[in-house]
Amino acid sequence: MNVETTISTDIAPLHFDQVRFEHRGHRLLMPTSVTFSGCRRTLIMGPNGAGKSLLMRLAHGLLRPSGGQVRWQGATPVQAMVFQRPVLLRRSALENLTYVLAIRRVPRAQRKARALDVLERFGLAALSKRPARVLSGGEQQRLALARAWLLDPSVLFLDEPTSALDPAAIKAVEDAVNAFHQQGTRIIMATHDLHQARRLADDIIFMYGGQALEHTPADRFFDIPHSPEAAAFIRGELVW
Ligand SMILES: Nc1ncnc2c1ncn2[C@@H]1O[C@H](COP(=O)(O)OP(=O)(O)OP(=O)(O)O)[C@@H](O)[C@H]1O
Repeated sequence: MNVETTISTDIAPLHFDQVRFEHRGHRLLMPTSVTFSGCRRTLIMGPNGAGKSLLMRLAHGLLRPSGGQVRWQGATPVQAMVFQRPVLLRRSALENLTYVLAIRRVPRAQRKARALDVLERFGLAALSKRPARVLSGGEQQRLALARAWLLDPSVLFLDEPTSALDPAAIKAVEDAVNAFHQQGTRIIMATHDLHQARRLADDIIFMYGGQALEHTPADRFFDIPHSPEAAAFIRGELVW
């Protein structure tokens, strides 16, 4: 991470102004207005099918809204996204990283050392020569995070990155998320894991039925949720 990112507190706010998303006549995201600002860890929660991924993909620019506006207030910052199932190149773990450095025009002579450095940071040094696609789920997710690290993002989106992982691998991903955050990266992460949200979140957006029902600081969300749906979700009674 460069120094600017390390001390940055001025990441452009991201505004959703009455953003909606429709597909074949079905309204999948109701008109939604939220703002992501500062260097916070915002966790998007809600049951299956609530619209968490849709919100993330609209925010990252992977989907175009059917109406309303997704708008960065200021220069669009460097962003990275980590998915539930990592999308990795059919190359070694090391080459997945040197490829990113080549795209970023890092001089060839520096690429291998930088990539190895980051593999080491993410506990993957011993696996550097292994084909990325034969790595375990947890290792692949750490490689995806290592690749994101090389992009030096101001904003990191993570879409249920731990849903298929065991507790040790979940902890490794959460440690990495906190490392990004400590370096000054805004975190926007979807999860339906309440325990994970309690561990990580500064604030929570609660989605249900394509609606963002709440956007509140995490402690308030868990103590006094506004909506009956969120209250039921916290009690473990709302499965979908
Ligand atoms: N690109 C798309 N085109 C059409 N429909 C979509 C698209 N993306 C999602 N959907 C639909 O929108 C609804 C919400 O999906 P979304 O993936 O956002 O839910 P989610 O809250 O992330 O759920 P899960 O926890 O199961 O991942 C679902 O009914 C899904 O089938």
